[in-house]
Amino acid sequence: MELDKMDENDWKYHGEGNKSLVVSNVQHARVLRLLKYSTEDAENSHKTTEQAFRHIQNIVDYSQNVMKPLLGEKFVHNGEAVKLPLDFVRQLSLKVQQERPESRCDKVMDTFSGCALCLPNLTQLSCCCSREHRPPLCIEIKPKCGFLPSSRHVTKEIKHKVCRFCMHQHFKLAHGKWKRLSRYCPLDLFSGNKQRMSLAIKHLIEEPQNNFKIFKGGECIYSCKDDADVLQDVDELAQHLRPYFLPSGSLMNGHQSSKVVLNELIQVIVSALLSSWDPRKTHLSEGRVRCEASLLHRDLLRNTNHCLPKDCVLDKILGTQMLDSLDIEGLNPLFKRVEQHLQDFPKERSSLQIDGPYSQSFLEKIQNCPTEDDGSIEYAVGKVHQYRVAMTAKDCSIMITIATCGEEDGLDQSLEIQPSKPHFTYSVSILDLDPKPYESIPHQSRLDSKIVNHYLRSTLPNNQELANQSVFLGWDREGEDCTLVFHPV
Ligand SMILES: O=P(O)(O)O[C@@H]1[C@@H](OP(=O)(O)O)[C@H](OP(=O)(O)O)[C@H](O)[C@H](OP(=O)(O)O)[C@H]1OP(=O)(O)O
Ligand SMILES: Nc1ncnc2c1ncn2[C@@H]1O[C@H](COP(=O)(O)OP(=O)(O)OP(=O)(O)O)[C@@H](O)[C@H]1O
Repeated sequence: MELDKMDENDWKYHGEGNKSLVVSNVQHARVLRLLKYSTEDAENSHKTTEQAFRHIQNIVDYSQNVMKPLLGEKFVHNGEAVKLPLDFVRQLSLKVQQERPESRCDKVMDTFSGCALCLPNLTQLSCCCSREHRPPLCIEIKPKCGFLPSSRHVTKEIKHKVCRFCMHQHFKLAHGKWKRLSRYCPLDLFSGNKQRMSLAIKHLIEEPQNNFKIFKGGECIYSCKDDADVLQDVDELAQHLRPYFLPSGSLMNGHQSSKVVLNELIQVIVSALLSSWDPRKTHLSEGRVRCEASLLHRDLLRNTNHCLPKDCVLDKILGTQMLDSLDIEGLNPLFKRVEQHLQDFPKERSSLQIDGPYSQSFLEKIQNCPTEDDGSIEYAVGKVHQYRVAMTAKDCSIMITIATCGEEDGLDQSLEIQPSKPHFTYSVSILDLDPKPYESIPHQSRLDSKIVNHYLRSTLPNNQELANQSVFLGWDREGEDCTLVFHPV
């Protein structure tokens, strides 16, 4: 990328989240991730170029020195901080504005600093071997927190029974963030049990919210529409997927073929999520695997093994999420201990690495934190750092990029779904690995109480609410059968 020859016409809108807006290059498999500011305080939150560059370099360091060792070299692409010509950034901002979903327009792209993060475009495969020239497919999943806290500091029993995602759904619905409850439960996805995982993915397809997207040839073809009233068109999705999963001469009718194609997609996703070179397994302890809000048939929960192949992407993410061993309720007093210490010894903020730098010694503070509270500031800081790293892992996304390839291509990572079906080569990556601010911990504590209290108030007197929710896409009832059933609408 020649920074002095940047032309906005070589870039197009790709997507955005709460904190950044991403544009992709039309020719090369590269993206630029630009920071966003809230429109309310855009005036005040301008950073100088040097501050913004430092901020982005911090993200790179955190990905490289902290998240990569924890999540695995092969899954993490830390990217590079770049300084772009301001004129290019301003033109780009004007160009992408009309593509942006309204729901994200409460923030504006940073057009002042000229700084961005340059990353590989993970929706495309770097080694594209497809002889049939089918564009790669990419599935993005934001899995969220995959375990129930077992910390003795938890004061509300419900937190040991219902997972944060499922409780949060009710809060989001009540506050108008989404119009329908998602039936996705992260504990099903992280269970390691193929049936439960398939159901979790079906639920993501059914109601993707901000947890599921599909790209074809780098273009987003399936995601939550901005108009939350609109149901996702799974038949249209199946049309896109048909050439990948059904032989070209297949005589199956539309309805049947949609069902087959989506089931094949789900199997590919499950295989990619569980793929590992390590034959050992990580057994999940009983307490962590069942969420009472998940509608899975009890037999399915009872009669299954709960283990993830060691070092598969889900195992790495779950292990990192579980660095939050005390829960926000147990962490809060330690956060206060750190706050008090910083008031008494403000100069120690830097040696305790409260705001970074995210170096090897930051990772060591996480890895060498004492297991028992010895009353020290080191313990408190170690736990706060661990909690922040766990938060990153609870908010990251997985990208699975797959392309078809002939058997003769002999790739080392090829997924065999069924011998008669084409082989897929795939890559799995983890993205959105930004450090979560130290200052956000009190907010986390308040949000946790609000979510739990709302859940208790709104659902417990009438637990039928979830069970009676309309099954608008007509998936089969869980537990009885894992195949998709489409009812005509
Ligand atoms: O707190 P949560 O669990 O709602 O997560 C936030 C996400 O909401 P979600 O529930 O996934 O829809 C939220 O996602 P959306 O903006 O809702 O798409 C962000 O990812 C936010 O992270 P950050 O503050 O931008 O770094 C996330 O905040 P953090 O808690 O990770 O800081
Ligand atoms: N390296 C990449 N390659 C391809 N697409 C990417 C890449 N990085 C981000 N994206 C796309 O851009 C979207 C927004 O990026 P990202 O999740 O990093 O934003 P964010 O603002 O940090 O999100 P959040 O709301 O979780 O804070 C992603 O959901 C993904 O679709």
